[in-house]
Amino acid sequence: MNKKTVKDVDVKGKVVFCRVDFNVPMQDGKVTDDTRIRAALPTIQYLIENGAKLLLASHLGRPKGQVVEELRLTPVAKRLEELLNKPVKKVDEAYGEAVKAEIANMQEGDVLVLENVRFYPGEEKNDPELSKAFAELADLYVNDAFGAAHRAHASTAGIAEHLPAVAGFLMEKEINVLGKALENPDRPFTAIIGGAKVKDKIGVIESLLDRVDNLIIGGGLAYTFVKALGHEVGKSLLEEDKIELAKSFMDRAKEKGVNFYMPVDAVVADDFSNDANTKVVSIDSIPSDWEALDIGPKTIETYNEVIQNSKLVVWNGPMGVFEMDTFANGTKAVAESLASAENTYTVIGGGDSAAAVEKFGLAEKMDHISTGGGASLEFMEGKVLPGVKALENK
Ligand SMILES: Nc1ncnc2c1ncn2[C@@H]1O[C@H](COP(=O)(O)OP(=O)(O)OP(=O)(O)O)[C@@H](O)[C@H]1O
Ligand SMILES: O=C(O)[C@H](O)COP(=O)(O)O
Repeated sequence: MNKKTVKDVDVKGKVVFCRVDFNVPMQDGKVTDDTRIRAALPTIQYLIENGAKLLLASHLGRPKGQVVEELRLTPVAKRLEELLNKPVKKVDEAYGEAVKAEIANMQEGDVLVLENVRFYPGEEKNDPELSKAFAELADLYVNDAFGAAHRAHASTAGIAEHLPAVAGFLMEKEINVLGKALENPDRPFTAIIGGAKVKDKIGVIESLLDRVDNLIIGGGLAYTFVKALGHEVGKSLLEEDKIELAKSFMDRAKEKGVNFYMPVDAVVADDFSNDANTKVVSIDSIPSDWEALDIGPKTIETYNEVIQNSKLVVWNGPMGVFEMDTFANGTKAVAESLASAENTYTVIGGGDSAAAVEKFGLAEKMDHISTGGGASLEFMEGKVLPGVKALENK
């Protein structure tokens, strides 16, 4: 990564405005998955140990510029306090006099969690006034919020215009791992793309076609490709307006010598329900009033072989409706295959695939699970992320 990090600057005695992505799932006022908080700990601990006065800023949910009581960062600060095993203060504002008064009382190594930055309308508009108000609090800006780096907001981009701006360790690691996959991958390099819609994955498929040796397609989006091959897909997910595009992707794969894998069989159901009647059918025999909700056993076998023979695999999007146990087999099999592949570096591209890997208890076995859903997807599309662009070059 060609960006400066916290190691390139002196942080001792400095007030540091550190943007993190603490957008974590919560239920009844408690954090239910602290992965993103734990992922930011190396940067937080480094700043504490090196004598910074640390302000932590994050968004939580999508409050749309208003105060939403359930989206305060108070429970997150509490969880952080437990993880750090040291007192963490929380203020109910993200800038202004009340925050400045708290900062005036801070000692080196103290941590202050600011309020949800999306309570202010200026955040998502990247309002220069709000950026300045954030910057006024601090001497240095650190961005460790890879998960929000695809957003050009006041606390992820604008603020960097007013302060020295460097990356945290999580940001550095994400960019290094995903960047290596794009620029200098170990081969054979395989990408597995699943999820619901072709529409959401056009950019990433286009970018990957130039880079991978094997492209594996699964999930709901696969059935638009199945249709493009001339097969009927029954009630499966289908984007009529993307059939031609799917065809062109398959043609381009052939031209570029990319091995293109799609399901050869599927688990079909007579209802979108865990209790539906199901059967396994060959991909050219999906009954007209059934829908394909998972990949079938022959497909799993092939995908497993490709994974085992790869040096690098990047995975984004589930193979089926994994939230329902009846249709979780394909996604679970891919996760297990990745977990057991010994000479394969495995990268999970955030979002639902990361949730699936967690659900199956296989997270520890993966080499890198990105903390960014949308961010990792945009990064793999080859886009420059505004939150990264805003940081100082080395
Ligand atoms: N065959 C299928 N039919 C219908 N829905 C499917 C099928 N396969 C997967 N899905 C659904 O796709 C959804 C995930 O796709 P989506 O594109 O939203 O997420 P993703 O690719 O993991 O990206 P992110 O979570 O980062 O936005 C899951 O909810 C899953 O149930
Ligand atoms: O959960 C995420 O992907 C990030 O925190 C970004 O959230 P957003 O999609 O609401 O900007």
